[in-house]
Amino acid sequence: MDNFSLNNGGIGHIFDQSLFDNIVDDLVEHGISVRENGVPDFVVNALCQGVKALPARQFKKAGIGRAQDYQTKHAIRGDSICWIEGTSEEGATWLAWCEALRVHINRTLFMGLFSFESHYATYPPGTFYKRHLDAFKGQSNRKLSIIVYLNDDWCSDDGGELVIYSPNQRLPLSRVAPKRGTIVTFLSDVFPHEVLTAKKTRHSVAGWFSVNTSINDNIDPPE
Ligand SMILES: O=C(O)CCC(=O)C(=O)O
Ligand SMILES: [Fe+2]
Repeated sequence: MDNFSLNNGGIGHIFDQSLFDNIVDDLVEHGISVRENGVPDFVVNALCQGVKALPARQFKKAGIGRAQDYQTKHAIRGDSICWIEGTSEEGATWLAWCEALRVHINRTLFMGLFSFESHYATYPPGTFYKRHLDAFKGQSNRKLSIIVYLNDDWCSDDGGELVIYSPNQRLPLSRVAPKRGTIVTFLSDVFPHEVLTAKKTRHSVAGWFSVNTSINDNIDPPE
């Protein structure tokens, strides 16, 4: 198959298909993909510039559902987030790359991914995100989670690793340092995961591909 060429928002980059193939192969084999330098430089650079360009007031304390009060939220996750709408050139570059990945995954894995949402996340020193699932079967349309890290010179003393657990929650399957250019992709409703306490400011982008509700209803008959 040819490499993708998207002219989305005037970007006109050719996307290297081998990076997408690596992710798809990992997902088929493990349901999880962890790839260092798995994102092209022009995409990571755009995201890093995008974070720098955003005024701090655009970042809001992340919530975890409607019912919890601030204290409960803070005990679960301490990051601040800013949704990426694609209005900046940097955001548009990122969304175009994710769109090409979405199309590729649908062509190869027939996942029926329909939409994508993503945000920048900043974890100040001392913050974490306790173990959670990104989606619960039958309750959410999120199917595939994707995280890209934006941190130069991250070393083992800096903490902040992502730990992904086996579906029965007992076994840590993967421990990922949030180093610039590393991309993690996994099935949203299968793998519990957590962010360990970061010792210094940790920047990332988290995103989710979702299926369309009506398609989902048709494909998944009620149990
Ligand atoms: O930043 C990470 O490593 C994971 C973030 C996460 O799990 C989430 O935002 O749902
Ligand atoms: Fe998560």
